[in-house]
Amino acid sequence: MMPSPVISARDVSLTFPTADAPVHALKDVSLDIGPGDFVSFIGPSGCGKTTFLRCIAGLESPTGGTLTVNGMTPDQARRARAYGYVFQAPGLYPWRTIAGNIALPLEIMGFSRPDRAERVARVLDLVELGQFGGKYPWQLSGGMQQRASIARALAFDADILLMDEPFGALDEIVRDRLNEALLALWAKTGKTIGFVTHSIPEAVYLSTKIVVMSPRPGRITDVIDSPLPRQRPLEIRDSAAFIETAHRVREGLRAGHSYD
Ligand SMILES: Nc1ncnc2c1ncn2[C@@H]1O[C@H](COP(=O)(O)OP(=O)(O)OP(=O)(O)O)[C@@H](O)[C@H]1O
Repeated sequence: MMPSPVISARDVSLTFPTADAPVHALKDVSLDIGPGDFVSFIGPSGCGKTTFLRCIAGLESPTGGTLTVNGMTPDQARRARAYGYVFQAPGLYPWRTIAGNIALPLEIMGFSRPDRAERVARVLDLVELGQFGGKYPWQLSGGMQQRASIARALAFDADILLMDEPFGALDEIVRDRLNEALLALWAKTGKTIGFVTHSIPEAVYLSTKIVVMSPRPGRITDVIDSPLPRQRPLEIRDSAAFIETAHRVREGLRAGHSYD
């Protein structure tokens, strides 16, 4: 029997009312995400990737269809702290150390001081920043800052990690390293990950499932279950299975007339 999905969307639609014409950001999006899946959402700007992630997070409300997260409404799941959220920009406070930034949500949630210290140390180790807790954000490279923001999202042990183009602003070499590190972290923690990206190689390298979307209105044009094993050295990108999967993603994007 298939395990019950962690995230389940049925015919989810979202129309934003605007001053001129309504914007149909999502239309009839149906998708199941299982425990431990790594799901990437790929598509051109404006196809509703961020909107869908925000719906899962309970930060945006669908205008049609149903969406459950851990069997709850997204709003209930948000209040139960079902997920950590990583934004495109690290968003670290410059006047707080890295450890202080990671501890901030824990302080707000009322974790005790010793519990906070233990959690901060553990997640700093997970993202290999163990030596940098006492530094300030501006003393770290962009890639390190983004790792710190991932640590912050992991600190309260949610089973779901939602990531909105977390590596989009980084150069390719740093991005490669962070992709490898993210896969290692995913293997170690078994989290369910929803990941927005514009990059075909990134989506194929990271995901167990790739969701290809098209714009106006945002729809799913293809869902690809990755043929790649879970263990993925960077060299896997030269394999036939990788290249074939990347080709299928590209075809899916074309079918949505995304880049034509
Ligand atoms: N609050 C809002 N009010 C009106 N329109 C919105 C709102 N938020 C998003 N949109 C529109 O909904 C559509 C989907 O936006 P969304 O940000 O989800 O796309 P995206 O695929 O994540 O794009 P990008 O890759 O550029 O981040 C876009 O046309 C956007 O302009």
